[in-house]
Amino acid sequence: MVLQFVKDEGIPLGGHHTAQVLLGRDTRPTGEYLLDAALQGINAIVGAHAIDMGILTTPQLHWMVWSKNKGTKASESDYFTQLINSFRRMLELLPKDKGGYELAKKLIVDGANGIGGVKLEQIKAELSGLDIIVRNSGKEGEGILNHLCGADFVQKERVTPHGFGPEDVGVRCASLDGDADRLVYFQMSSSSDNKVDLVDGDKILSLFALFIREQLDVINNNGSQVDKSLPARLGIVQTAYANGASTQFLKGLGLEVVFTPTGVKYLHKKALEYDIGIYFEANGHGTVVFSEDFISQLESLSNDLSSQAANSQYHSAMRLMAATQLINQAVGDALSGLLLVEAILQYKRWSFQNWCELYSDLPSRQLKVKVVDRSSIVTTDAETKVSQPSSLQELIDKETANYTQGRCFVRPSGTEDVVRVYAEASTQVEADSLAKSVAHHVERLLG
Ligand SMILES: CC(=O)N[C@H]1[C@@H](OP(=O)(O)O)O[C@H](CO)[C@@H](O)[C@@H]1O
Repeated sequence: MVLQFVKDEGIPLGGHHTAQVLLGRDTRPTGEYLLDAALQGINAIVGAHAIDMGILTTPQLHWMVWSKNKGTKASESDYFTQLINSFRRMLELLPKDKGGYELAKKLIVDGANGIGGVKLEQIKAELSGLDIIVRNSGKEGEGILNHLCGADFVQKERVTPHGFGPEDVGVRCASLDGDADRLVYFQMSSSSDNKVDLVDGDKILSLFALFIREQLDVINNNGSQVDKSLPARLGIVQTAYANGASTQFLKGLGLEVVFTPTGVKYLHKKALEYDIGIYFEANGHGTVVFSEDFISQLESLSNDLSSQAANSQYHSAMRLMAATQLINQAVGDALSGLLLVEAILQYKRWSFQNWCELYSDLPSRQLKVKVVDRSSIVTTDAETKVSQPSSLQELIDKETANYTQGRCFVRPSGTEDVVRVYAEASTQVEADSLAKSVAHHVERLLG
């Protein structure tokens, strides 16, 4: 495994090398002990030097490593400065003449009692144009990490997290997960129950894709005063868990949509193959990556156009530039993702409801099945088909054919000792029934 990693990353072996290893930890008491063990272990390796970067969100640490490797500033205050400044820049670039809906400034954020809420509290006063209230903020005694709160809870249960109630009906809300690498949005539409309208990773991806495509279209099809263009291969990367309605929506826009196996390491790698790669898992983990070549073309285009500041191409180029600064290109980051969402909603003059109604999710159901050996299931085609045991795929196909808009796949989880079953169909009853009958086949064959 180590040798493969060395090969994949092009790390030269032999000779004398030095390496800095950046370490971060979360708020749990075990963090201190684990940090100490890691420091001792790393510093025992000749040439390796461990640096404790403090209590951080996971994406902050990724950003620091990414920045160090690029030779740019990499401290926590540099991270905050970049977020705050690029968000301000996005707002300065809002079209002045659009009229219509004005996005409410109030945004309530569920911090999942983790580190994301703590960090958001630190910078919220500097985020112009937003009035952020953090709940489940991670303060001592407020609650347990991810318990009845957080992005995973809200996405799976589709109900309000702990600490939200009828007084929040109609207010735009966001939910981070404990280490702030996942983001979903939600809104309560009625005070009679705690159900929410959910915007998951697929819809965040769709919003980002629409925004980026719009800027590219302005730059490239301007019919224009200035004959400049920015050729860009834009790729959308999803997994089999992406709701079928989102894929259809994105393909309907003429976008190139590709699939990888579950896990952001696969999505991120695929996205890097494009000039602009946008990837998200439905659970809210994702980001946008831009190739170095694209960024340098964008920079030179912006410079060429800078003498014509009233030009719409110039504004679109500057917006794209600000977005490359705002989004964390190292990894999915709930804080930077949230600020990009907020800037784009303001740009489009969309309410939460407008965004939510972009398309309607197909009803879906996920089930877990305990089997003797989950590795006996082998999948292919980005985990959408079972290759072994082959009889299982035949059974899945047969069941799926009985349902309108039916889609179903099974795969062994990479993080739990279970087989996951996912089913989609035109009604919830049908999705439940498809998932249940396929789960039954899995149990019978492998249980
Ligand atoms: C269906 C689902 O949500 N799967 C999750 C889960 O992976 P599994 O391999 O399905 O256990 O954990 C991964 C790591 O957090 C996350 O990337 C992925 O999306």
